[in-house]
Amino acid sequence: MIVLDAFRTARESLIDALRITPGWLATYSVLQLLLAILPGAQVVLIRDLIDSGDVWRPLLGLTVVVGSMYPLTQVSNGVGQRMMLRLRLALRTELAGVAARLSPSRLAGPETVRDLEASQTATHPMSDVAGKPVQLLSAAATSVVLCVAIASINLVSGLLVLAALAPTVLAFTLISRMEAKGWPRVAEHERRAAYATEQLIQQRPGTELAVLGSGWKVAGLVANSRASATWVLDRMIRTAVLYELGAALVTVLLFGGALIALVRGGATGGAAAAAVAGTITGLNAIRQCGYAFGSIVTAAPQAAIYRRFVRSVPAGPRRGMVRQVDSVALGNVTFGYPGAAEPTLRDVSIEARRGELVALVGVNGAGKSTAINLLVGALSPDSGRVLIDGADAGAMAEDERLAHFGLLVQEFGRFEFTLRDAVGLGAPDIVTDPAIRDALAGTFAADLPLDTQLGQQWGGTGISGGQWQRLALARIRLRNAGVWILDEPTSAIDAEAEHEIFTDLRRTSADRITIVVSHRAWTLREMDRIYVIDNGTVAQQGTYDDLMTDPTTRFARLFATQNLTHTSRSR
Ligand SMILES: Nc1ncnc2c1ncn2[C@@H]1O[C@H](COP(=O)(O)OP(=O)(O)OP(=O)(O)O)[C@@H](O)[C@H]1O
Repeated sequence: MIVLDAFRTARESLIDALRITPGWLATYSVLQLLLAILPGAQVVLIRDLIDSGDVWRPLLGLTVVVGSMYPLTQVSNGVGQRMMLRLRLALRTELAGVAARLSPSRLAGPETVRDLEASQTATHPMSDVAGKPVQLLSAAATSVVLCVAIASINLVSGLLVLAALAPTVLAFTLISRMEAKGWPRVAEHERRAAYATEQLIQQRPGTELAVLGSGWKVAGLVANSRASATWVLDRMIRTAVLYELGAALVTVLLFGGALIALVRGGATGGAAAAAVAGTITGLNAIRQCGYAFGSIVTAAPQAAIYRRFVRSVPAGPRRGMVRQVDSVALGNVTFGYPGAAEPTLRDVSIEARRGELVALVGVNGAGKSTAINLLVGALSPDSGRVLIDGADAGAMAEDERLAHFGLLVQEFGRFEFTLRDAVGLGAPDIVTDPAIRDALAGTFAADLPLDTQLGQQWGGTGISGGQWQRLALARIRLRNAGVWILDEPTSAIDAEAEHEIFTDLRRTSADRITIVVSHRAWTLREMDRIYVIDNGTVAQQGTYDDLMTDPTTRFARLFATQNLTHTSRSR
């Protein structure tokens, strides 16, 4: 199984190298082929030099052989490195392209992030393998050529030299099998350490930790994860050293046997000297062969993760937008997160029609974001239906379904690109500058050049939390899909700007469906319908005034304080 996986990895890595860097692969193969022939030639030439009467010809040959070994090895190493680097960069670029095509439902699964990170890590061993199949063939060819050269002197010796390949290959197979189990554990500890380190160095969490003075606790978590990784690594290294040592001892015995067989076979002094020189080179070739084989076997499980992941994501960019949607609805939807004891939503029905502004309200954790994710298709209901224009959204392809929505999530992205690129992300197609300007109208960025770089870490403009949220809203404006879903769209925005935004939403709402999650009472006055989600169900629905009439209801209790504050302020 391991050997089969190794062969598959070797074949696929050769195909990758051929696709991405054919010139370097060809050069590398030629150099490796030359290097494979030289040790055998050396054996024959040494024997001739000592045993035949002709000195000059073998001496000249040996000068060429020995003289070219060093530069050929150097150049070949350089070319191998270059090939590796090219392949690594290409694989990482390919992976970014694949990540860009992941759907929200796929991203909602915890295994996706794990697979993506494992694939990213896999690019390293996969690119390391780039030249290894060639190296393996070259080392094997070296051994065969040596075997033939030595066998021409003494058959048993030649066969023993060839047999000496076996212990190393076996040891590396065992080591790789052990590493295939150990590496995922190391990678998991390393992932945790990397995550904790990011919290220390990224601006927002880093600053929060620095202000709290608690960074040392996170550093402790980093140290613990690394200590666990080191423990696994140490064990792997100890075992690997033992296997290698064992293999080396058996190899030495086999080579010793080859030399004894030579002497007992009555070889001449020249032949014996030639065979000794050959075995020294042979040992080196065998080490290389084992190393190349080991790298391929080690990379095989990781390469399999990478390829499985890459192949599991559909090809081609997503396009298209539905600008006019008449209605969307959740019909008697029940949904529970995997492993949760209780469903998060039970028998929930919500509807929004074109021209309406609809709000979802409820305490933290009530299930508002879950309802939104069910609507856009990032989650699938356990029972009930999601309807778009009366049709079952569950039957639509995910791309087709997403084309109906512009979704502003709570944790909106702070994309530190140029202003043009950051806002242009609102639509999947190429967008024009005037369209971007329109989307930015009325915001702080209305008059900024579109080339403005955002984010101080790139030498660009620093932007406040509320300003980032306005850019996120501008993306939704630019997108202008048939259904706008805004999950707390003004949570970081000042009261004055919030007022402008909601007035603008009302003014422009005629041709679309607008669904808003809001915790602010006054913004709800504008709504055509409010759904109060409580304890996983729709507890109430109606307009603001409807819901406020009975002060004992959930809604009135939720917003009574805010209402008082707002009324007293407006007086
Ligand atoms: N990925 C998840 N896996 C398991 N449980 C989840 C997941 N996401 C949310 N939950 C749980 O589902 C419940 C509803 O969460 P949801 O995010 O929908 O609430 P919300 O009403 O949007 O809250 P908030 O006002 O804080 O945004 C919560 O109890 C939460 O713990």
